[in-house]
Amino acid sequence: MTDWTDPETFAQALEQVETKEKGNCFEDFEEGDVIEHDPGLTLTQFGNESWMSQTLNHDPTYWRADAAEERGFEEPPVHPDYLTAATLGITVEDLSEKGGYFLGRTDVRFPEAPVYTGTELHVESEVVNRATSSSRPEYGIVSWRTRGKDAETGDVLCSYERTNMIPRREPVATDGSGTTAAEDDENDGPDLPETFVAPEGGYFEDFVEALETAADEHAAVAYRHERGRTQDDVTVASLPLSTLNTAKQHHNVDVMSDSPSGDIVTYGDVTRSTALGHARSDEETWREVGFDDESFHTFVAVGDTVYAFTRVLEADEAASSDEAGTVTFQHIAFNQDDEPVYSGTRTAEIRKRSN
Ligand SMILES: C/C(=C\C(=O)O)C(=O)SCCNC(=O)CCNC(=O)[C@H](O)C(C)(C)COP(=O)(O)OP(=O)(O)OC[C@H]1O[C@@H](n2cnc3c(N)ncnc32)[C@H](O)[C@@H]1OP(=O)(O)O
Repeated sequence: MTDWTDPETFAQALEQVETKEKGNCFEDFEEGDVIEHDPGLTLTQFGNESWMSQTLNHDPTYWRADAAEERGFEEPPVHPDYLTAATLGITVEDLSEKGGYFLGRTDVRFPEAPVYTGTELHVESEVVNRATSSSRPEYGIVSWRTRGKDAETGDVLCSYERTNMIPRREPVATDGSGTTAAEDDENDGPDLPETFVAPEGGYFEDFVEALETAADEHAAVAYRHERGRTQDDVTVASLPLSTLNTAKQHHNVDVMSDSPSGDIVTYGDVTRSTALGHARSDEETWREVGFDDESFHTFVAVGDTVYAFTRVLEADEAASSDEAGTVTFQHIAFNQDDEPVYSGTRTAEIRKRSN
């Protein structure tokens, strides 16, 4: 009788059997398709605290009952980064488990009302665009509008539009005309101001004052944050799996050793949340309003260190509360070699000093 566990026999069997595949290819998406993602997720205190602790988001509002109460919350709420990561994590099985690259995300928005732990998240996505990649014929580019809802009330808790490169079943011929931004910009030298201003403190008034000083001096308000977070097994593999993100990029070293990165890579939402954690540690965050033009420029892997750089773009008195004003930032996450790995524009309400 054949022993199926004999290594030679088993190798032959493995080669001949069909693989029950996971995920969808580019051809499986049609514009207008709405996908209800099956995995649900209850936003737990454990999940929230694991995410925040490991990404250095240590704002007491999200940790301490008294600090939460002082902000008018019933209890420490779910952090918007964990909510965003969980909303995206649930979608991976249907949208991007086949692999490919997370190119970017925009129009990330949160409602004013806080979200509390114990809320069950239900997520759906609509295919909003499909395009040919002229630089990579083995991929197509797909964009989805995703909404994370409270399963009980149907209220939208987090929404965004995300774009990925998705493997095709059959590569297509392209004209190969794709040019990179770097090539387009080849002839333009850097156009940086001569002077950089950093705000004195982290209150709204500090950002306003820094912008006024910068305007007088033809300078920019831009600075770096001291903290860094070296990526380890927890940040690379555990955090994405805690959001049910099944992308092999984060937990299958075997498959990834044969990929362009050669290794498992950090979930984009971990990279970004870590950089934001560094930035928030130098400001008095009141509320996250949204994020736009988010891009992931290159891989982050175990052993890489994530740092953050901030530009302050605008400050506006108007906010959802008299206690805060609205500030628009550009945050750039970078690694130990000073290479940008993430960038995005963030609109956040920042506490006013006078209150
Ligand atoms: C959740 C998750 C995965 C998942 O989801 O399951 C993850 O966390 S995974 C980890 C985080 N992630 C990464 O680790 C990626 C790091 N990154 C890179 O490794 C490089 O960035 C690159 C290889 C992806 C690209 O490198 P690059 O080839 O030099 O870049 P580009 O030429 O700029 O882009 C190529 C083509 O994408 C078009 N394009 C770019 N951006 C957008 C956009 N926003 N919207 C619409 N189209 C866009 C571009 O228009 C060009 O199109 P064409 O192919 O037609 O020219």
